[in-house]
Amino acid sequence: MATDSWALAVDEQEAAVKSMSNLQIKEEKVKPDTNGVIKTSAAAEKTDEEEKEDRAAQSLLNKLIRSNLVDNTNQVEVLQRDPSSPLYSVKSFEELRLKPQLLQGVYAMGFNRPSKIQENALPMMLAEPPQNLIAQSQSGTGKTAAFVLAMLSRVEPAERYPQCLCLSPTYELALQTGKVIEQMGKFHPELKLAYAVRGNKLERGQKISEHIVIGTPGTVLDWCAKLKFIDPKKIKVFVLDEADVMIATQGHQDQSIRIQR
Ligand SMILES: Nc1ncnc2c1ncn2[C@@H]1O[C@H](COP(=O)(O)OP(=O)(O)OP(=O)(O)O)[C@@H](O)[C@H]1O
Repeated sequence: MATDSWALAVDEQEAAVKSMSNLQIKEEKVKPDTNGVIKTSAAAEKTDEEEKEDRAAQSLLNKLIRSNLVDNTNQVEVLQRDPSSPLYSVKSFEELRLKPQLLQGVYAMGFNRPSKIQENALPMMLAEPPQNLIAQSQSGTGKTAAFVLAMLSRVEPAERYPQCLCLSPTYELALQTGKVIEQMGKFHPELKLAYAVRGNKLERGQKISEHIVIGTPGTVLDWCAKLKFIDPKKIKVFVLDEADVMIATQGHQDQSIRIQR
């Protein structure tokens, strides 16, 4: 089944990541630092964790730079016409048969055509019956926009419960992705978004009527398992953003897999 193969793929990736991180720790153990002190394995693990935090922070920084400092659609248009650019595209958004409100949202964001990853991934993400997909491409090539579009396309507005769930490695990245959902869905005002992040405290027993939930693994797990705000069986689209960072971060890895299952 599709779900089983996704879980199997995650298990295989985990095994690969585990063996890689073991190798790194061993290497760190015998390396003295500048003061001649040999690091213990605990100290080496901490460095490893810090590295992962750095990658999440780097991703956030890239997004902030792109959204706040770079605002030039002409540049993107030129890149999309350059066959060597990762944003190069020959297809149009019309060919993807998006809902008119979403097409309007996409154009309002200044997107004229899908990027390469969007051109390849969106038909799979929008396919019937739904398929599982693991996508990897360099930073800034339009992955976030692609999965946001897929979530917005799958939502049934009349059904007032969470239908799409997106896990982000950090609070800040969850808010950034939420901003993209809000922008792209702005012509679909009946679509609602909830943030499952620290500080967003809801009453026990309360039901969530928002269609899309975006959050960090710990809070999402609480909302699903402990507080039962979300019924995971009703989730149509599950997104694991920055999956490499998530799988490499021990706590997030366990929580993400528990949520997915
Ligand atoms: N089809 C498109 N046309 C024009 N601009 C686009 C398109 N898709 C995405 N963008 C813009 O390109 C930038 C990068 O997109 P996005 O954040 O989706 O990339 P990403 O691959 O998720 O990046 P990261 O790996 O850092 O998370 C954003 O500013 C986004 O608005």
